Amino acid sequence: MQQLDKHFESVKAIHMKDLFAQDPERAKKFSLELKNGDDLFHFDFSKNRITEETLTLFTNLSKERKVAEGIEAMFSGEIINKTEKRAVLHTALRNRSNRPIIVEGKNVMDDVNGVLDKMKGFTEKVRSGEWKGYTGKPITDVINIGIGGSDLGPLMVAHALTPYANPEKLKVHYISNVDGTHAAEVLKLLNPETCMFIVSSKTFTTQETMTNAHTCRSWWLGKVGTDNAAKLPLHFVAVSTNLTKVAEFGIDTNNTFAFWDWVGGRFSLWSAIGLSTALYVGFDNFIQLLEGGHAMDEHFRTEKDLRKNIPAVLAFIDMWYTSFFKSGSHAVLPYDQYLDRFPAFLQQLEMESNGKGVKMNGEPVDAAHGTSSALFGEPGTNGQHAFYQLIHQGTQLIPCDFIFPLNTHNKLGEHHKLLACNVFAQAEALMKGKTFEQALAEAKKSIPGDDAEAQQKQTTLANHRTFSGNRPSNMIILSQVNPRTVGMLIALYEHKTFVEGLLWEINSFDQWGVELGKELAKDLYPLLGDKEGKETEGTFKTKDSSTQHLVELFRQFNSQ
Ligand SMILES: O=P(O)(O)OC[C@H]1O[C@H](O)[C@H](O)[C@@H](O)[C@@H]1O
Repeated sequence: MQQLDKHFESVKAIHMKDLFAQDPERAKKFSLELKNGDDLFHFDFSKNRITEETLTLFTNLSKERKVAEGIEAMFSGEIINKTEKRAVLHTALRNRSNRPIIVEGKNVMDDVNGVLDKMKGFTEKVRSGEWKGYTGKPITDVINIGIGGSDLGPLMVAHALTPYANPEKLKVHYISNVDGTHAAEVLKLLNPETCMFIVSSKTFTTQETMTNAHTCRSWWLGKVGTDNAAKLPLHFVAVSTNLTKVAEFGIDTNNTFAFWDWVGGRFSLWSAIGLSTALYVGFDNFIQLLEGGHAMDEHFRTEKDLRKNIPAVLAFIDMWYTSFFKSGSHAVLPYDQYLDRFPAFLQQLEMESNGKGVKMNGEPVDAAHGTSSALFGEPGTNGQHAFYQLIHQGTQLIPCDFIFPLNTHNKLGEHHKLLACNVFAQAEALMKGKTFEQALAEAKKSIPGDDAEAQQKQTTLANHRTFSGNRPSNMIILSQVNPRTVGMLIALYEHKTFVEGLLWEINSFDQWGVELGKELAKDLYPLLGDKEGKETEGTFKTKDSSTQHLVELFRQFNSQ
């Protein structure tokens, strides 16, 4: 870290414009490419405030932090999630080579392949119409009930792969929020004869998911009447690691799809948690998604020169800004409407994984360098007309990842060309900026005159219209948004997150930070009162005055 600190002092003032001027080969030197069949995955990281030395120092740090050993430990099923005593094996879910992976003496590939076969049979039955609802009609609407990793991943992939679906035949919906509005609005769209609910929860105890699952079950039972109650298994299936709880809920174990504790929630879209996606886009496309993830895994695991390892380089660059430039946030900006939920998915992946203040060994993290920054993003070009002002001229440094597919699924007039020129121009503008002199020349055109007053006005306007530039960005180019490239893209960010975790010496696979809020919500529930506005247990008087007041306000509006 000390060497990187020193290096930071020597490069922090260098302008990227000068780096490009000094080296005409810069783009070539700072680009990596991966080919997977016909698919191209191109990563241009030349518009970053880095030199060759930056990468060398990060590879040195990686040696010190045993990144190569960490990668091997993950792939081979070692218990690397030490606080939860679990292996981390989402890569086994997409291990298309079928190389044996032994955990506690057992090859997990047998279980993985067993569940994939079950998913295949099920998706084919539902999609072909062979699976019938309680009145004999085929399923037209699939509803995934889940939250966090049991929602964001499948939802994001379903959006991304819309061109591979046939929503006229089969639609997919997602209910996650405990806000009753979410369930109510989806239920309005459904016909009880033709809908299929998938209750997706690793633990099968998550408050939001269980509340939504019970609400949907009551809705369905209410619609079909008691005579048809026994037909519930035709309309409710489950995905979980907790098969006992699934059975308690009343879902047929034949219609339950298992996964395992070595799959972290935010890494679970590759497991049966992806069932809604597989139903929507078809099982073959789901397999292609796994193939894409596997291609990135192979690259990540086998490219031992970390300067050529795409997830490692992406991690180095992100850490460079977070830990050295102290940027508090970074943006992921997909220039493809189908990837509209990718930033939301990444928020959980990165912020839940690396938003930690304690190292693996229980000691506080190195305060001078910190850990994960906040992530946000919207699809381009919409973000340009909303928050890019701050990225271009704000006082904070916000590194950006642009994602752009060379081919579009929708060849409408000039749209794709316009999209391309916008994304390339944004990266160029952030890098180059506009000097005060350029801005002044423009200001002189719009404010004519050379007297003192005009000059003053010209200078003021020029100050407003100057762009410092030197604002970094990565450009991730895909040949097209398809199941394989989407698989590669997701796996890239998963591994980038893991490498950063290793460099920060934290456990990227637990999430204790979400627990306190859950505990306090449980405490507060009885204090919110019954119909008469009385506590059912305990007293809210022990709470701080703000919480007491909020409880009182709630009661005023919610008791009779
Ligand atoms: O799949 P579930 O057990 O229902 O968990 C759903 C989500 O809730 C938890 O609170 C975690 O923060 C997430 O990592 C998880 O994905």
